[in-house]
Amino acid sequence: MADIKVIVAGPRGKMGSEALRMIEKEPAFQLVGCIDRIHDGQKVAEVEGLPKMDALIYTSAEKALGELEADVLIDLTTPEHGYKHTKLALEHGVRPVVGTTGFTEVQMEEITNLAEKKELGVVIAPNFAVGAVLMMQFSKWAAKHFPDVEIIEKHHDQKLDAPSGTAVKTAQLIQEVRESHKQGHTDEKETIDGARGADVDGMKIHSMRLPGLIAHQEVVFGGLGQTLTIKHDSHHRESFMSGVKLAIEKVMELDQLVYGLEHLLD
Ligand SMILES: NC(=O)C1=CN([C@@H]2O[C@H](COP(=O)(O)OP(=O)(O)OC[C@H]3O[C@@H](n4cnc5c(N)ncnc54)[C@H](OP(=O)(O)O)[C@@H]3O)[C@@H](O)[C@H]2O)C=CC1
Ligand SMILES: O=C(O)C1=N[C@H](C(=O)O)C[C@H](O)C1
Repeated sequence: MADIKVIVAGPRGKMGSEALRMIEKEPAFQLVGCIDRIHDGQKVAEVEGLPKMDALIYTSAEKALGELEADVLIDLTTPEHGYKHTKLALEHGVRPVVGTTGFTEVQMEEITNLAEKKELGVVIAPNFAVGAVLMMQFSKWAAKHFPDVEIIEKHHDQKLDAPSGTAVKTAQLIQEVRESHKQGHTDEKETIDGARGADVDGMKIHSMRLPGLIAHQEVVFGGLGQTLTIKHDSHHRESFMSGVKLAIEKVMELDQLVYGLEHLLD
């Protein structure tokens, strides 16, 4: 199989730098360029802390996508820039693999329509860790039997979006099997705003941000005389890389948007 030519947006980031290390080790992938906010025209190898790779850095996403011959753009930046990069990539015939979280429903719909128009694959995966994907699937199953559920997600304190993309996706999967209903006491009142968390159809999401954390989620179900907790922890960002690798391979076979890694796993 010919090499898959990859551009990484966000190469100095916690996830982007981990993705570069994965690409460096993977013989079927070739890094052809990076999109960053700084270091225009420098080689990746010249940036402290990044792997010794020759690909050039561009600060203009338009220029990178216009000049480079690429198959896939991996975006690991911010919600605002990830959305712009994803649309630009599709306009240039490059398939996006998006780990960036925090897109709005309207943005998701726009990207879905653009991918369909261009007949190009896009993978948007709020969580690339296989364990987290299983946690979400198990939660959907459990919600059929335990409709009262609260999601507690815990992340490092540099995270921009809340709730996490994983918590949003978990709630969406649960919504598919759970009748919308208010949880807790009917007369419940918050004496401090936000005490009961965010509300999705009566289901609550609580977001914790602390130094020392990486990415963790508990989905707690309550029933008569029992609770069930489904929990996943990413202790290192290596946990996401087998999913990123799978998404790069599979996006080449797709001609539309896929939202969630579960659609790519056997
Ligand atoms: N799907 C998944 O499995 C996972 C998804 N994520 C998501 O991935 C995203 C990145 O997370 P993380 O690596 O922790 O964040 P970081 O803040 O560590 O990295 C983001 C990087 O993007 C860079 N950046 C910002 N704007 C631009 C731009 N316009 N062009 C190019 N690069 C830009 C930042 O540069 P600078 O620092 O100079 O601003 C930074 O280096 C988040 O949305 C997060 O939620 C995270 C983990 C797993
Ligand atoms: O920002 C992070 O770190 C993570 N973001 C993703 C999310 O929002 O769910 C995935 C993982 O939880 C790590």
